[in-house]
Amino acid sequence: MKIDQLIAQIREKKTFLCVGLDTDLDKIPEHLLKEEDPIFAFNKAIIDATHQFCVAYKPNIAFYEAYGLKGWKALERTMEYLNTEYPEVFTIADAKRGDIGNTSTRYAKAFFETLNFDSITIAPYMGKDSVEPFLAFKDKHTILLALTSNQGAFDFQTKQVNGQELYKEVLATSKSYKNAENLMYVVGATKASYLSEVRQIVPESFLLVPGVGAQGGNLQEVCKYGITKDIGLLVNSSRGILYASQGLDFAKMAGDKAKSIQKEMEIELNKLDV
Ligand SMILES: O=C(O)c1cc(=O)[nH]c(=O)n1[C@@H]1O[C@H](COP(=O)(O)O)[C@@H](O)[C@H]1O
Repeated sequence: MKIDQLIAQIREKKTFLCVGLDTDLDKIPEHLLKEEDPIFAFNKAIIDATHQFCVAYKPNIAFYEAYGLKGWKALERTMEYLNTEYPEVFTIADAKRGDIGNTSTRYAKAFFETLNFDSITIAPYMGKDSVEPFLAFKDKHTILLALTSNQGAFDFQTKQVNGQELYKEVLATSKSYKNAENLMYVVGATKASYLSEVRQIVPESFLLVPGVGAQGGNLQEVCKYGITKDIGLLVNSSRGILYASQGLDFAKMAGDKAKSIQKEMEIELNKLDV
């Protein structure tokens, strides 16, 4: 998907919500467990109930790999369903990959071609030749971890390197990579106050911002420091939406939760005069 299509969708639906499909068999409603493919049954119901309030879905691959072949099949079915029923939505493989070039190319094929995701999350630690194989795919997007939402982000990401914090070095250096226009970055919602400094280095790039909801990040703070004239934000919530109810009404409750976030986002978008 081209960035312009993502921006148009945000303006039309008045939302920049990404629903994280972190589907956990220990947390989904019990009645779904008798389905032949409970993970897909849950995802399908969640997607049908939330699609009008969001512009992106982000299956976290760990939740599928954890169940082996069964989990991978459910991921494939989820992607087929999204690409067939809701082709306008942006899809993110939250896989946090990155390896020597030869291997990165295989990861890129797996997620961009075989599963047909629009984007993938990548760890920048192995540097340029581990990231560029992902950037080579046209109209596909590589979302580099910059400043993550967890406490461990302070172990390395904020340490000084070349006179600036490592996450800033990641942002600045990656701009010189081949096909850098296909880059986006992860900045955690729990680190919202850092976003103004992030914007000094990458003023226009799209940022994937996880950590609202269960991790306590604040949407208004994220917008205050991170929003651009073309929005430039995809704000993710996973557990806060998926597990709003564990009863028969789980999909409706997830839809209501997504709708209430969409309403808050609409207020922020109106401030932009889009
Ligand atoms: O890359 C990510 O999406 C990610 C980066 C980060 O810094 N923090 C973070 O929580 N995530 C992911 O975002 C999702 C957050 O889930 P909830 O806390 O349940 O909303 C999980 O899939 C995490 O793996």
